[in-house]
Amino acid sequence: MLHEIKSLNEECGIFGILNSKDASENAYLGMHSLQHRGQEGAGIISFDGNKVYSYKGQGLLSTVFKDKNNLKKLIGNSAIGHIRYATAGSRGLQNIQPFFFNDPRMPFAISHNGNLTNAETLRKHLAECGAHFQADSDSELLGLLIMLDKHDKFMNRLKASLRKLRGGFAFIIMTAKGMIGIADPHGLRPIVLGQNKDGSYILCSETCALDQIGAQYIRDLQPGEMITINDNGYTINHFTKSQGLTVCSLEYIYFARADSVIHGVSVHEARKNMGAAIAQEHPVKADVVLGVPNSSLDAAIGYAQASGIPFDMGMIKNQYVARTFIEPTQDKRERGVSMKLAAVKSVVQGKDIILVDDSIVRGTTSKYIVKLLQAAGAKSIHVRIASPVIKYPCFYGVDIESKAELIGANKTVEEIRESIGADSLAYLSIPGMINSINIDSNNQYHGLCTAYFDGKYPTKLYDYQDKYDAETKQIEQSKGVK
Ligand SMILES: O=P(O)(O)OC[C@H]1O[C@H](OP(=O)(O)OP(=O)(O)O)[C@H](O)[C@@H]1O
Ligand SMILES: NC(=O)CC[C@H](N)C(=O)O
Ligand SMILES: [Mg+2]
Repeated sequence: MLHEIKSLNEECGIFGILNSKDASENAYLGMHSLQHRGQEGAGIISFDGNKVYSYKGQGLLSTVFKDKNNLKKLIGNSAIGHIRYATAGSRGLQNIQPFFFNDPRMPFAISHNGNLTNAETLRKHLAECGAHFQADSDSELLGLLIMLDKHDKFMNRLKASLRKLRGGFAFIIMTAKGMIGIADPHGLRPIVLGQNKDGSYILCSETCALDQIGAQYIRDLQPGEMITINDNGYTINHFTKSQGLTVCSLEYIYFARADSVIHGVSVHEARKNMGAAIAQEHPVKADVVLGVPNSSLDAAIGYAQASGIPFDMGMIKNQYVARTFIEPTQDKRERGVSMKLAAVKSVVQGKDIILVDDSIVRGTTSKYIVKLLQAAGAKSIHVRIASPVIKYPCFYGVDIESKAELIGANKTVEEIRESIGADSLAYLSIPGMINSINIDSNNQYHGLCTAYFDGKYPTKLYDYQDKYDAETKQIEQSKGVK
């Protein structure tokens, strides 16, 4: 199987717009600014009050809609869209969203960001009930549950079905009556509501998509919420009780676009704060602070400002590297990174360097960059990671589902330092990260899912539990053997 060289994989962008005369055009623009959340496929479904129009394909949004006529054909005042990075099921066309369900009682379309932890169990149950699957991902399961539900009203069918789901999810659902935005009981995946000057309402993954089309932010969806929008405006309901906000911390660290604001916190400021916090926790004397373009530049600026050591552009990223799918050998991964990043010799030569990155997953990037900077004449390289050690997999929509691939789950910090060849290595502490993001929440999790770092999953793992336990046991045994 071919794998893509990125180490941290994004996790889908969703967008919906109601009562706009340029619905599909706005969906395209909004989705374009969510492209960083997934590059495997894209699709838009529109509705003109009478008929539904759909266009989907594999690859980037601009590739899928290369022929603009395909966008023009998506007529109507409402549209929903999806940008995919697979976490469940194959990458094939059948899994590209939105999904349409031709329920004679009320047809509807669905866009989903996240990952269901009980998908296998639900799929078995649905198969026994004779459901007709159109895909093999988890996202269609909600639609199939709604189709099988016997309640009279669509909203009751939806609520009853949502209560059967476990894991991380943000959904946008379009019906003939309007649009519905949904956040799981923990608010693991972000979703916001906004409004445009023409009165149209928008639901989307990140505020950068609202800014893109000139819409005003209204609110973030809170855990367990269901926002229903129709011609009379919007109403807020709950399909279940909130279990307390635990939005994904990696959204702030890496996934979201730096100009987005999630639950009142600017992603750029959070990243800068994390950089400043690690400068305080792990200071080191050096000549210059470098970031790894692009996602760690904010944190590197924060480090530089807090330490008083100047920031410089010691590396550049090739903007034209197409997403390369390569054989999953370490050697080829490293070559993949080498196509993306290059050193600026005049900044690096003869210098003691602080290299800030946002995260280490497998260690491929750090290892390559240390070599790159050494070859460019760096005197010493002190790696500072602006997040804690990633030791645990994610089951809520980020594509790291196994401890085996996480260097932090298998090695100590000193062993990682040795393997990447740095002069020193330090990570941000968990309290340092929580304080830097500083969500306004007083629950025990401080509003954040920090499971990657501390293994404190805010939900049961359901279908993933046995595999997780077996893997944990195996790693403990192999550490004991060492
Ligand atoms: O330890 P690793 O397995 O190499 O993974 C960690 C790297 O992956 C991410 O960057 P990525 O290359 O995915 O993309 P970016 O250009 O968006 O930072 C992240 O920002 C780290 O740099
Ligand atoms: N990254 C995501 O949110 C993916 C959504 C869904 N689980 C899929 O694989 O299509
Ligand atoms: Mg990176």
